[in-house]
Amino acid sequence: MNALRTSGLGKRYRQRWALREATIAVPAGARAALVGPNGAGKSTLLNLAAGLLTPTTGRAEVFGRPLETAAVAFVAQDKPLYRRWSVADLLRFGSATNPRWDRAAAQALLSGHDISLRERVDRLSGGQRTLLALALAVGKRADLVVLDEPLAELDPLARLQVMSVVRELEATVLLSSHILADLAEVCDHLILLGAGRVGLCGSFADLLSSHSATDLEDLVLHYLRNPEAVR
Ligand SMILES: Nc1ncnc2c1ncn2[C@@H]1O[C@H](COP(=O)(O)OP(=O)(O)OP(=O)(O)O)[C@@H](O)[C@H]1O
Repeated sequence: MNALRTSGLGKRYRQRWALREATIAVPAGARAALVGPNGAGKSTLLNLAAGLLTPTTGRAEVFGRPLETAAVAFVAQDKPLYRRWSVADLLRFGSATNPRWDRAAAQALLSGHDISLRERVDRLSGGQRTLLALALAVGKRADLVVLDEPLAELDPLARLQVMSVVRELEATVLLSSHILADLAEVCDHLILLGAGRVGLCGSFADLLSSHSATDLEDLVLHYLRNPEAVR
């Protein structure tokens, strides 16, 4: 079963395509790393997968269902949570708006990282805000968690904490980052974008063996240096 399946997915802004003909499949339970140079279309793909952008072409399905009916959580690059609210306000909002809300699971993640329910969101550190966004995804019982560069700008300890939570999530994960070493630790699948097109898509194991690459960095750098040679 595929958690995320897109076919011919594309997004155009005026005359310019940010993403073209993206056909990908992410199996249920996978942790997929989304990689590519600046401007390759990663955020566009993540926003489309989370249902936050309307595609110009094609479509995306989560567990065979249209995005509108799927349980997808999005952890945005700038984590624009309601900054003036307290953590407890956000949990209450979740339970008021979602009948499937799992308050205990969300609260367990927060208390495991010493995040007080009384704290205001704008007083949390970047790492704590990312953990809060992940707690909300857990509370939502999301089937697919989409994270746009969640590790950027985090100090080493916060990065380790976020990576360990992402590794333990029960949902399927789609995560973008430029830090290949982190992705190699957390993920088992790769989607590589170049100039708005999907260059590679598959499990690390299959891609490494079919391209005779030693590790993720070797594979990705080889592609980025010579995109035409790698398919
Ligand atoms: N709202 C928008 N209006 C116009 N062009 C846009 C818009 N959003 C993205 N683009 C363009 O689409 C292309 C892909 O952008 P996107 O943000 O998806 O890339 P990215 O791979 O996430 O980049 P980065 O690694 O720098 O975050 C870029 O050329 C960008 O300028």
